[in-house]
Amino acid sequence: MLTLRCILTTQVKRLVCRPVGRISMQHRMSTSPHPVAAVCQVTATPDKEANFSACKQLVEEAKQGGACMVFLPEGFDYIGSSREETLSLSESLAGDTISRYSQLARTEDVWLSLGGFHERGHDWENDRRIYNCHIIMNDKGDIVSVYRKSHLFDVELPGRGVLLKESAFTIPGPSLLPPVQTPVGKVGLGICYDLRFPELSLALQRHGAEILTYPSAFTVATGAAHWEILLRARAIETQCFVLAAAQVGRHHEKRSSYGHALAVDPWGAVLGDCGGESTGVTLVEIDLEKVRDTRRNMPVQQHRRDTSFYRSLEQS
Ligand SMILES: O=C(O)CNC(=O)[C@H](CS)NC(=O)CCC(=O)C(=O)O
Repeated sequence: MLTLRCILTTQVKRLVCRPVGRISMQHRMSTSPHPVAAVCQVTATPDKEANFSACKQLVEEAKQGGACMVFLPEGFDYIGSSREETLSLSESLAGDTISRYSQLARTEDVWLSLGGFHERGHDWENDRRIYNCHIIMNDKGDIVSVYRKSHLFDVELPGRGVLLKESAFTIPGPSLLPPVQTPVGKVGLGICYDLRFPELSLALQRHGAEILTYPSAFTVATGAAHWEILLRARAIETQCFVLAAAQVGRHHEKRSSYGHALAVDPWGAVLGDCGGESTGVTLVEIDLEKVRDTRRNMPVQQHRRDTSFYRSLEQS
């Protein structure tokens, strides 16, 4: 079931050595080895214990492959089979699930991106609502940032098997968060459906993001049509790396996910893809020189006009 992709150092090096813009071979060869990020793909079910074991195994394998930061997808804790189950399995950040991940981060000495944790909301006792939150944890097991998903997936696509109403159980997050300094670079936080809103990625880029992250559980229909295109577009527009851990396969009788956990470089090239079949992890070197070179060679952020320019149609 479990496959580990791109684990060989030579393979990682080969991926990194794809030509990016005008970076010369000579320049690339003179740089020192770069930190490695692990982008994971899992099939969560309503069984929290089994999900934790599967994720733990991926984190351990990623560490053995040289990763210093591991990215898990939305719903890494569980994917419920009904609204009621999704709500009743939720916990607070002080609960068992996050403590176990904190211990795992410490033991394995890695940073974690824990996307799409089902967190009980501030007024849980009264309203039984949760946040869909993305936690960044350091290698000491401390929580360094908690972003709460701001765009909720309320979508029905007749004939395509998609009917989800996230707002029926989730509170939209109140704000974006400043990108977080991690061992792989400055990480900007999004979650899944947030990927469709370029305003969010541009705001994170303007505030210093070098890497954008979209832990996801994309539906099969929307994934096949949009997933890779959107991720590559966000990478190209912002000239950031984009790391998107993903859910894959059948979670329960009513729900499946598209997979293809992806790592994209600032030129839009796909560095790693976990495929659409099975769980696993893709390891990629993060060479931040690629961010600097891409932005220097094509300074789109400097060419961007001020906000009032893009509003000029509103006044006419
Ligand atoms: O439900 C949970 O437990 C975890 N949350 C999710 O899976 C969320 C909300 S239903 N899924 C998406 O945002 C899919 C987006 C998507 O597929 C698209 O934008 O096309």
